[in-house]
Amino acid sequence: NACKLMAKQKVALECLSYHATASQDQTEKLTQDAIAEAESYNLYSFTFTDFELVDDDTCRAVLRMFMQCNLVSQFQIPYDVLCRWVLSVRKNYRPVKYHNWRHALNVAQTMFAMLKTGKMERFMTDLEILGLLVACLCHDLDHRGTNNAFQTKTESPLAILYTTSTMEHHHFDQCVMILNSEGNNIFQALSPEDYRSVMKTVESAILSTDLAMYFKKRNAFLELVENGEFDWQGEEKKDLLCGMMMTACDVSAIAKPWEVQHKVAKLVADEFFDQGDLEKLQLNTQPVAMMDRERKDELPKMQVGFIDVICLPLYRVLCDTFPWITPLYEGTLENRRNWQDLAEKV
Ligand SMILES: CCCOc1ccc(S(=O)(=O)N2CCN(C)CC2)cc1-c1nc(CC)cc(=O)[nH]1
Ligand SMILES: [Zn+2]
Repeated sequence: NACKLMAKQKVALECLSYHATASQDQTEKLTQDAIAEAESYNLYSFTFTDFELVDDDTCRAVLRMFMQCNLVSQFQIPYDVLCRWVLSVRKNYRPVKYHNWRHALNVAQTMFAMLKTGKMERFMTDLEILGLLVACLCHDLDHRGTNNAFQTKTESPLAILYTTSTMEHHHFDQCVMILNSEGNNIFQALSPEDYRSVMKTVESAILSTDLAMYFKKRNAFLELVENGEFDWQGEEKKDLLCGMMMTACDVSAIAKPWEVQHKVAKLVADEFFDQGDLEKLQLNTQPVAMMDRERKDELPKMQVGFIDVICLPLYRVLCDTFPWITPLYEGTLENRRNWQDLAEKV
């Protein structure tokens, strides 16, 4: 309707107001760069952290992951197009405290480690691997540091455009916008059939990062595992598995060594508290506990809840079928002990 059209134009105008894709000289520089081997970035490890990487390293690490998965040659991605695309994706993340480019990189690296070290690549076609890595890197594009509920409460243009999974639809939109920008289409050499297929994988994977979708689909996935599902072929089963893998990657900071988890949790909390401040000021409403900085002493208890309700059940069921990703389960269990100790101290 007219209202949606106006909202779409408003969002599109915002995006046109600045140049959405990478500059030519940045692209040329990255195209010339030597790319260190995967081990030097610790890419195969579930304890990877981006803290010591400078910004240009993060782009080189992404190029290394694509090359290790043989995607550049397999799908004839022109190298300069891949470089421009990575830089454009990075440019379309905002400098918010948590849902920024570094989060996207960490999610993509966990996916890379699950596929390689976790041996899950054997259940995926090369096209699905391409789609999953692209989805991880794009899954929070243009995040404003506020959640779906906030879009709805403030009647933001995005909430008018998408009433469910508001931010996740916008993230996918941004992903498509970048692919459709001059010199950024890493899928340009794909057949029409492969293009349609990989875009479906990307869309489904990005939409599955809405935790509301995870709760909706987790039982169906559990049933498949309990019935001893083993080949995961077929669109519906594959969709379910990819969706669970996306959530597993999205929350994987919870499984990192304690000094990493502790620092990341502070970034998450700071972003949540900023939204809480906005709600108090802009909406004159009381934010939920996790967004209320007056209740920050409840944070350890909330992290234990997050681990028990969302993270452990997911990693447990994934490890049942894919035992090589057990480090994610064990890392989360260790952090539960650490958060529980802090919760008892207060
Ligand atoms: C660290 C600051 C507090 O962080 C949290 C507090 C509560 C819960 S919750 O599981 O109870 N739950 C989630 C679903 N909401 C709808 C209701 C509240 C989760 C987090 C949390 N989320 C993420 C993902 C962004 C990462 C992270 O480390 N912690
Ligand atoms: Zn995310």
